[in-house]
This record gives sequence, C-alpha cells and structure tokens, in this order.
Amino acid sequence: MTASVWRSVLYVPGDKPRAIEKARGLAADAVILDLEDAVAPEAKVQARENVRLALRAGGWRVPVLVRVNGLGTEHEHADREMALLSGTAGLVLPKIEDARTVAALSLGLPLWAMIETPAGVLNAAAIAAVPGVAGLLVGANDLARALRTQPHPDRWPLLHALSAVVLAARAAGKVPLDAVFNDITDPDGFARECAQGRMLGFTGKTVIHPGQIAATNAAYGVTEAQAAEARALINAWETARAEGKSVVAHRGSLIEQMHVDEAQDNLTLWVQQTQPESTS
Ligand SMILES: CC(C)(COP(=O)(O)OP(=O)(O)OC[C@H]1O[C@@H](n2cnc3c(N)ncnc32)[C@H](O)[C@@H]1OP(=O)(O)O)[C@@H](O)C(=O)NCCC(=O)NCCSC(=O)C[C@H](O)C(=O)O
Ligand SMILES: [Mg+2]
Repeated sequence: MTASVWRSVLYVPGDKPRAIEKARGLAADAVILDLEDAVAPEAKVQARENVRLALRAGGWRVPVLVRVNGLGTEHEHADREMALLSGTAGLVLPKIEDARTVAALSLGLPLWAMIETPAGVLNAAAIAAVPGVAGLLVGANDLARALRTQPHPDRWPLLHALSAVVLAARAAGKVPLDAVFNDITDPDGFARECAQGRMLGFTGKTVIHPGQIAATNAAYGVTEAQAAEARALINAWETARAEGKSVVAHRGSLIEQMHVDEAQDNLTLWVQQTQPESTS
C-alpha cells in the first residue's frame, strides 16, 4: 500500500522483541519500530540491536519505519546509521521544529516529521515542504504537555494544531497522520477520535496496540458499499458528459469534477485495501 493511503500505522517499542514479532502478522498498513520515547534510556542500545535484527531478517508484509532518537541526543547518529544500513522504509524524526534541520539531513529515504511542539506546529508548512519529507505525524502527548492543555474527549484544545498539520501536509502534497490514543481499554473513545481525525482530513492514524488496528482501518477505509457508490457517481458523470451536459446531478445532488476526483480516490483506496500486494 502506498503511504498516501495508509490507514493505520502501528508503533512497536524497539525493546519488546515479542511485540516486534507479533507486528509482522498484524493488519496495520505500516509499522514504526520505536527507539525514542517507548524505550527507557538503559534499554536504548539493546533496542537498536533488536530493530537492526528485525529489519535485516526481512519478511515484512508492510513498510517498516524507524523512529530514531531526537536530533542532538547521544543516540541520534547510531540510530540513523543502523536504520539506513538495515533497509528501513523511512525514518520518523521526533520533535521537529523547523525546516532547516530536516533539509540538512538529506538522507535519500523518506522522512516522516513529528509535529509535537508549539514551534513545530507554527513551522509545519515549511517542514512539510522539504523535498525529502513524506509526511507529518502528530505527537499529541508531547504537544499537550508543551501547550499545558487539559484533556478533552473531542480534543478541543488541540484542534487548531491538528488542523494546522493537515493544512501543512495537504498544501505540500504530503501525508498527514493523526496522533495516538492512549487508553487501550476505551474502544468507544477511540472510535470517536478516529472519526474526528478522518473528518479533519488526516489520511490515517498512528496506533499503539493491536486492538486499535481494526477500528482504525474501518474508520479510514472504504467499504464495499462506498466503492459501489463511487463507481455509480463516476458512471453518472461520464454518461452525462457524453450526452454533452455541463451540469450533472446524481441522486438529487449536484456533482462536479472534485466529487469525481474524490470518488476516484475512494476506488483507489478500495483497490489497495482489497489487493494490497498488487500495489505495495
Ligand atoms: C500500551 C502497551 C504498553 C500495553 O501493553 P500490554 O499490557 O503488554 O498489552 P497486551 O497485554 O494487551 O498485549 C497483547 C498482545 O499484543 C502485543 N502488543 C501489545 N502492544 C503491541 C504493539 N504496539 N505492537 C505489537 N504487539 C503489541 C503484546 O506483546 C501481546 O502479545 P502476546 O504476548 O503475543 O499476547 C503496549 O501496547 C505498548 O507498548 N504499545 C506501544 C507503546 C509505544 O510504542 N509508545 C511510543 C509511541 S506513542 C508516542 O510516543 C506518541 C508521540 O510521540 C506523542 O508525543 O504523542
Ligand atoms: Mg512524542
């Protein structure tokens, strides 16, 4: 599946070999092997070795990214070198605050910038526009702490930042991925947040537990009925255009080129969902 249609992206702590193995069989569209905040300082070196072995072993059905430790940390260079030499599909860079630091990396593989500080949000458009950047990920835990916001079931205090990330990514033609939902025992709250993220314009969501994957794929995916409706809309458009009509109504509503484009996007996602091996 191409990154532009990733629905679920699973974080897996680099110091948990059992979870890394389990991730191979899960239905996430991409995996992030994490060396940063999921790993305690004393476990960092072993985690890097675990990730190296997992990448070198191969056999992954989906793209595997590595979240390296932050710029300026003692692990920065070793993490990056390991990931580059071991065949990762991309690097996730935490706490990115400006475009210049990302542009200076020029590593020749897709970079995923995490927006999780106030400065990162304010500079998100410039960060997204850096040529090597494939997408932006929201880090809502760090951001909430930095902004001193309080939790809210509909994330009101973070809405401006969430939309800023979507705007920045979309303006640059890059992929916006929503933040993690921390409570793995709250499926209703999780589903609500997935629906909100999709409404805001995110392509997909980062998740932290196998139990969150199916709901994410459903929320960000396309159902068979939606695919059929997309075909019907395209068909109505093409028929009307062939008859020389410039204004087209379908099921009582005006449709224009952007609706046809959206229907085409849904069909593309449907094909990638149902035949992932033909498109990855
Ligand atoms: C949240 C967890 C600590 C819960 O762990 P646990 O209590 O072990 O869960 P379960 O017992 O329900 O696990 C059941 C089985 O599933 C496997 N498992 C659990 N999580 C994962 C996973 N992420 N990937 C793959 N497999 C997973 C367990 O191994 C069990 O398997 P088995 O033994 O075979 O039954 C835990 O889920 C966890 O550690 N999650 C990831 C946490 C993480 O990565 N955090 C960092 C990224 S989030 C972040 O930093 C966001 C951002 O930066 C911000 O600022 O917001
Ligand atoms: Mg973070």
